[in-house]
Amino acid sequence: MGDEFIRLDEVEKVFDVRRKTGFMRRERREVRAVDSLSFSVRRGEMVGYIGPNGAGKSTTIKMLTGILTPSGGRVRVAGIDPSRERARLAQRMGVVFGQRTTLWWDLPLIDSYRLMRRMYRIEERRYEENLARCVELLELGDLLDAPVRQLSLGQRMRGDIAAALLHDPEVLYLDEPTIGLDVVSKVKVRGFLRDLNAEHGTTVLLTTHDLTDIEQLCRRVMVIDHGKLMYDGELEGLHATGGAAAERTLVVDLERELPPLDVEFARVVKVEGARQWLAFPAGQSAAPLVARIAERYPMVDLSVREPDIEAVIARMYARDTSVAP
Ligand SMILES: Nc1ncnc2c1ncn2[C@@H]1O[C@H](COP(=O)(O)OP(=O)(O)OP(=O)(O)O)[C@@H](O)[C@H]1O
Repeated sequence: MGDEFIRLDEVEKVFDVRRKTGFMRRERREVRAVDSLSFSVRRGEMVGYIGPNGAGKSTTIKMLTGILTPSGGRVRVAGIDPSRERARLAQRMGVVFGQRTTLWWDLPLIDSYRLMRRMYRIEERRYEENLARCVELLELGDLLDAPVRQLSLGQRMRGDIAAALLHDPEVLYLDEPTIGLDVVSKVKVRGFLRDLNAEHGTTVLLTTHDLTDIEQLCRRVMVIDHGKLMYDGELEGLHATGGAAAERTLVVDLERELPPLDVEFARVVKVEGARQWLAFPAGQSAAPLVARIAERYPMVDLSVREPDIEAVIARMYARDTSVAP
């Protein structure tokens, strides 16, 4: 399935952190954000890169883009050392940080794109073609003349993704591209990324806290925790490794406050007024459970919550290192 495009060998990143601990006193501490990290990604792959907060995901992406220099080990993207040849690599990669925008806040969206065209020296025809494709598929037509600060989060995110793609990058790094988006925007963004990968063979590394992003986009997932690679394989395998014990949650709204519900194969984990949260095994269908509750209790509404990545990983990690009961 194509050749190796990204390669990390025994990569480390250590931050020196100084903290004020009192008057004239400072403590010096090392934070090992990335620790002996090795993996490779083939051209055209779409890989999920997940892990709990502070696991080292953003640090990895910053090393891949050349923003940060590794403290040890070797990083190569398209055979290039990112921290040494950042400008050369910039032509071949696109980056989207969900929590930050690369667009000019006060300018109309289209002006940001024109500026990018000059920055990346994109040839006119290619720029026009790429812009037209992004405008159509990301539905940006009505937004081009609006200043970025007036856009909703979902609109801005679509604008940011387009900005990252105007120069036809071979690799796209996405750091939380669906964070804070409503369901409709998430669906649009995911659909666009899926097509981009399928039609253009763009290599994608996707960091997210939303397991659905991974489920719908990536066959392969890598899990990082405490800077180390904990898992590299198919998503199903991740569920089997850490998620077998994972639970889904049924959130039930009752007509009135009641004592914790007594239902087979589920246990109440939280009660708040007339709302109760019931945990049940992730591998089990929610339908019989819902039927049983509806039969016996005055239920007015319900929703099912998937185990989030944090929970799946926490369980996996607990299993690997578990000495607890
Ligand atoms: N510039 C920095 N200086 C000092 N410590 C840092 C710096 N950047 C990151 N860290 C630390 O390195 C560790 C990894 O951080 P990183 O941002 O890579 O995690 P993450 O997996 O992206 O987390 P999140 O999901 O919260 O974004 C954390 O302990 C963080 O506090």
